[in-house]
Amino acid sequence: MTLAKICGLTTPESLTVAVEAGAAFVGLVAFEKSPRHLAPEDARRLLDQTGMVESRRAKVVVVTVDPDDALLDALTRHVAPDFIQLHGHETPERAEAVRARTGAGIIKCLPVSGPDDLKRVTDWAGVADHLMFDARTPADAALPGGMGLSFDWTLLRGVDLPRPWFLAGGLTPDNVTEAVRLSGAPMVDVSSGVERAPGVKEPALIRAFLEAVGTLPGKQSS
Ligand SMILES: O=C(O)c1ccccc1N[C@@H]1O[C@H](COP(=O)(O)O)[C@@H](O)[C@H]1O
Repeated sequence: MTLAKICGLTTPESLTVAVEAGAAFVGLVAFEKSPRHLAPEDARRLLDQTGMVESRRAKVVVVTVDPDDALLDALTRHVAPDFIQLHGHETPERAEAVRARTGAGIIKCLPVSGPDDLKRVTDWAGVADHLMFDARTPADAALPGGMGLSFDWTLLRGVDLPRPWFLAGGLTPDNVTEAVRLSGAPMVDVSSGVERAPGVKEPALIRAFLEAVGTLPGKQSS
Protein backbone atom coordinates (compact mmCIF):
# COMPACT_ATOMS: atom_id res chain seq x y z
CA MET A 1 0.00 0.00 0.00
CA THR A 2 1.34 3.42 -0.94
CA LEU A 3 0.78 6.03 1.77
CA ALA A 4 -0.10 9.65 1.01
CA LYS A 5 0.43 12.99 2.69
CA ILE A 6 -1.78 15.90 1.70
CA CYS A 7 0.10 19.07 2.58
CA GLY A 8 -0.68 22.74 3.05
CA LEU A 9 -4.19 22.26 4.43
CA THR A 10 -5.70 25.46 5.79
CA THR A 11 -9.46 24.88 6.08
CA PRO A 12 -11.66 22.46 8.02
CA GLU A 13 -13.26 21.34 4.76
CA SER A 14 -10.00 20.39 3.04
CA LEU A 15 -8.59 18.73 6.16
CA THR A 16 -11.74 16.68 6.61
CA VAL A 17 -11.78 15.61 2.97
CA ALA A 18 -8.12 14.55 3.15
CA VAL A 19 -8.64 12.46 6.27
CA GLU A 20 -11.92 10.89 5.15
CA ALA A 21 -10.51 10.05 1.71
CA GLY A 22 -7.62 8.17 3.29
CA ALA A 23 -4.59 10.41 3.75
CA ALA A 24 -2.15 8.76 6.16
CA PHE A 25 -0.49 12.12 6.89
CA VAL A 26 -1.85 15.67 6.84
CA GLY A 27 0.51 18.61 6.54
CA LEU A 28 0.19 22.12 7.97
CA VAL A 29 2.75 24.73 6.90
CA ALA A 30 4.41 27.00 9.47
CA PHE A 31 6.43 29.26 7.18
CA GLU A 32 5.36 32.87 6.87
CA LYS A 33 6.34 33.30 3.22
CA SER A 34 4.02 30.48 2.17
CA PRO A 35 0.45 31.11 0.95
CA ARG A 36 -0.41 28.08 3.12
CA HIS A 37 1.12 29.46 6.32
CA LEU A 38 -0.68 28.93 9.60
CA ALA A 39 0.48 30.42 12.89
CA PRO A 40 0.69 27.76 15.63
CA GLU A 41 -2.53 29.02 17.28
CA ASP A 42 -4.38 28.87 13.93
CA ALA A 43 -3.06 25.38 13.24
CA ARG A 44 -4.41 24.26 16.60
CA ARG A 45 -7.77 25.88 15.90
CA LEU A 46 -7.98 24.03 12.59
CA LEU A 47 -7.26 20.69 14.26
CA ASP A 48 -9.84 21.43 16.96
CA GLN A 49 -12.47 22.35 14.36
CA THR A 50 -12.12 18.96 12.71
CA GLY A 51 -11.78 16.76 15.77
CA MET A 52 -8.26 15.80 14.71
CA VAL A 53 -6.82 16.33 18.17
CA GLU A 54 -8.91 13.53 19.63
CA SER A 55 -9.13 11.21 16.66
CA ARG A 56 -5.63 11.54 15.20
CA ARG A 57 -6.97 9.55 12.24
CA ALA A 58 -4.00 10.76 10.24
CA LYS A 59 -0.54 11.70 11.44
CA VAL A 60 -0.16 15.45 11.80
CA VAL A 61 2.95 16.91 10.17
CA VAL A 62 4.06 20.54 10.53
CA VAL A 63 6.24 21.77 7.67
CA THR A 64 9.01 24.15 8.74
CA VAL A 65 12.01 25.80 7.10
CA ASP A 66 15.04 26.24 9.39
CA PRO A 67 12.73 26.74 12.40
CA ASP A 68 14.05 28.60 15.44
CA ASP A 69 13.46 27.38 18.97
CA ALA A 70 10.67 29.89 19.62
CA LEU A 71 8.64 28.49 16.71
CA LEU A 72 9.36 24.91 17.78
CA ASP A 73 8.18 25.67 21.32
CA ALA A 74 4.99 27.32 20.06
CA LEU A 75 4.29 24.39 17.73
CA THR A 76 4.85 21.91 20.55
CA ARG A 77 2.57 23.86 22.89
CA HIS A 78 -0.29 24.45 20.46
CA VAL A 79 -0.12 21.58 17.97
CA ALA A 80 2.03 18.74 19.41
CA PRO A 81 2.56 17.35 15.90
CA ASP A 82 3.42 13.71 15.26
CA PHE A 83 6.16 14.86 12.90
CA ILE A 84 8.10 18.02 12.15
CA GLN A 85 9.11 18.26 8.51
CA LEU A 86 12.43 20.06 8.02
CA HIS A 87 12.41 21.65 4.57
CA GLY A 88 15.38 23.99 4.86
CA HIS A 89 19.13 23.71 5.35
CA GLU A 90 18.98 21.86 8.68
CA THR A 91 21.95 19.69 9.62
CA PRO A 92 21.59 16.23 11.19
CA GLU A 93 22.73 17.76 14.49
CA ARG A 94 20.01 20.39 14.33
CA ALA A 95 17.45 17.71 13.49
CA GLU A 96 18.49 15.76 16.61
CA ALA A 97 18.04 18.93 18.65
CA VAL A 98 14.60 19.49 17.10
CA ARG A 99 13.55 15.97 18.04
CA ALA A 100 14.83 16.36 21.61
CA ARG A 101 13.15 19.74 22.04
CA THR A 102 9.76 18.83 20.57
CA GLY A 103 9.36 15.09 21.07
CA ALA A 104 8.12 14.91 17.47
CA GLY A 105 9.35 12.55 14.80
CA ILE A 106 11.49 14.00 12.03
CA ILE A 107 10.81 14.09 8.30
CA LYS A 108 13.84 15.53 6.52
CA CYS A 109 13.34 16.86 3.01
CA LEU A 110 16.30 16.70 0.65
CA PRO A 111 16.16 18.78 -2.55
CA VAL A 112 16.98 16.90 -5.74
CA SER A 113 18.16 18.15 -9.10
CA GLY A 114 20.59 15.35 -10.01
CA PRO A 115 22.10 12.05 -8.87
CA ASP A 116 24.70 13.67 -6.60
CA ASP A 117 21.93 14.95 -4.32
CA LEU A 118 21.18 11.39 -3.24
CA LYS A 119 24.64 11.00 -1.70
CA ARG A 120 23.45 13.01 1.30
CA VAL A 121 21.00 10.33 2.42
CA THR A 122 23.61 8.44 4.42
CA ASP A 123 24.00 11.47 6.74
CA TRP A 124 20.37 11.01 7.77
CA ALA A 125 20.24 7.25 8.36
CA GLY A 126 20.12 7.38 12.15
CA VAL A 127 18.45 10.77 12.43
CA ALA A 128 15.28 11.08 10.36
CA ASP A 129 12.24 8.84 10.77
CA HIS A 130 11.33 9.51 7.15
CA LEU A 131 13.12 11.13 4.25
CA MET A 132 11.45 13.20 1.57
CA PHE A 133 12.74 13.99 -1.90
CA ASP A 134 11.42 17.18 -3.48
CA ALA A 135 12.53 19.12 -6.54
CA ARG A 136 15.26 21.66 -5.83
CA THR A 137 13.70 25.08 -6.37
CA PRO A 138 15.65 27.86 -8.16
CA ALA A 139 17.93 29.98 -5.94
CA ASP A 140 15.64 33.00 -6.36
CA ALA A 141 12.40 31.07 -5.75
CA ALA A 142 9.99 32.39 -3.15
CA LEU A 143 9.69 29.01 -1.44
CA PRO A 144 11.86 25.91 -1.03
CA GLY A 145 8.84 23.68 -1.71
CA GLY A 146 5.16 23.77 -2.55
CA MET A 147 5.82 25.16 -6.02
CA GLY A 148 4.64 22.27 -8.17
CA LEU A 149 8.12 21.51 -9.51
CA SER A 150 9.16 17.93 -10.21
CA PHE A 151 12.46 16.16 -10.90
CA ASP A 152 13.57 13.02 -12.72
CA TRP A 153 11.72 10.32 -10.76
CA THR A 154 13.91 7.54 -12.19
CA LEU A 155 16.83 8.87 -10.10
CA LEU A 156 15.26 7.15 -7.10
CA ARG A 157 14.49 3.82 -8.73
CA GLY A 158 16.33 0.95 -7.05
CA VAL A 159 18.29 3.26 -4.72
CA ASP A 160 18.85 1.67 -1.31
CA LEU A 161 17.44 4.24 1.09
CA PRO A 162 18.01 3.97 4.84
CA ARG A 163 14.57 5.21 5.91
CA PRO A 164 10.99 5.03 4.58
CA TRP A 165 10.62 7.93 2.18
CA PHE A 166 8.22 10.28 0.47
CA LEU A 167 8.33 11.40 -3.15
CA ALA A 168 7.25 15.06 -3.41
CA GLY A 169 7.27 17.83 -5.96
CA GLY A 170 4.85 18.46 -8.77
CA LEU A 171 2.66 15.44 -8.11
CA THR A 172 -0.93 15.54 -9.31
CA PRO A 173 -3.87 13.11 -9.56
CA ASP A 174 -2.86 12.55 -13.19
CA ASN A 175 0.84 11.82 -12.75
CA VAL A 176 1.12 10.16 -9.32
CA THR A 177 0.67 6.64 -10.71
CA GLU A 178 3.52 7.10 -13.17
CA ALA A 179 5.66 8.82 -10.54
CA VAL A 180 5.36 5.85 -8.17
CA ARG A 181 5.98 3.38 -10.98
CA LEU A 182 9.16 5.14 -12.05
CA SER A 183 10.53 5.95 -8.60
CA GLY A 184 9.33 3.01 -6.49
CA ALA A 185 8.16 5.48 -3.81
CA PRO A 186 6.45 3.91 -0.78
CA MET A 187 4.92 7.28 0.19
CA VAL A 188 3.88 10.40 -1.74
CA ASP A 189 3.33 14.02 -0.76
CA VAL A 190 1.34 16.69 -2.61
CA SER A 191 0.37 20.28 -2.14
CA SER A 192 -0.09 22.52 -5.19
CA GLY A 193 -1.24 19.60 -7.36
CA VAL A 194 -4.49 19.47 -5.38
CA GLU A 195 -5.13 23.23 -5.42
CA ARG A 196 -7.21 25.51 -7.67
CA ALA A 197 -5.01 28.52 -6.78
CA PRO A 198 -1.89 28.87 -4.61
CA GLY A 199 -2.93 27.99 -1.07
CA VAL A 200 -6.53 27.12 -2.04
CA LYS A 201 -7.19 23.38 -1.90
CA GLU A 202 -9.73 21.78 -4.25
CA PRO A 203 -11.57 18.93 -2.49
CA ALA A 204 -12.27 17.09 -5.76
CA LEU A 205 -8.55 17.05 -6.56
CA ILE A 206 -7.69 15.79 -3.05
CA ARG A 207 -10.15 12.93 -3.53
CA ALA A 208 -8.85 12.20 -7.04
CA PHE A 209 -5.25 12.12 -5.81
CA LEU A 210 -6.06 9.75 -2.95
CA GLU A 211 -8.15 7.56 -5.24
CA ALA A 212 -5.23 7.27 -7.65
CA VAL A 213 -2.85 6.41 -4.80
CA GLY A 214 -5.34 3.90 -3.40
CA THR A 215 -5.25 1.88 -6.60
CA LEU A 216 -1.46 1.52 -6.58
CA PRO A 217 0.24 -1.72 -5.70
CA GLY A 218 3.36 -1.34 -3.57
CA LYS A 219 5.33 -1.95 -0.45
CA GLN A 220 3.95 -1.16 2.95
CA SER A 221 6.17 1.45 4.53
CA SER A 222 7.06 1.11 8.19
O1 LIG B 1 3.77 24.14 0.63
C1 LIG B 1 4.47 25.10 0.98
O2 LIG B 1 4.04 26.26 0.93
C2 LIG B 1 5.86 24.86 1.45
C3 LIG B 1 6.57 25.94 1.95
C4 LIG B 1 7.86 25.77 2.41
C5 LIG B 1 8.45 24.52 2.36
C6 LIG B 1 7.75 23.42 1.86
C7 LIG B 1 6.48 23.58 1.40
N1 LIG B 1 5.77 22.53 0.88
C8 LIG B 1 6.27 21.18 0.74
O3 LIG B 1 6.65 20.93 -0.62
C9 LIG B 1 6.01 19.74 -1.06
C10 LIG B 1 5.84 19.70 -2.54
O4 LIG B 1 4.93 20.68 -2.96
P1 LIG B 1 4.18 20.60 -4.37
O5 LIG B 1 3.31 19.40 -4.33
O6 LIG B 1 5.23 20.51 -5.42
O7 LIG B 1 3.40 21.86 -4.44
C11 LIG B 1 4.70 19.81 -0.29
O8 LIG B 1 3.95 18.69 -0.30
C12 LIG B 1 5.20 20.19 1.08
O9 LIG B 1 5.72 19.07 1.77
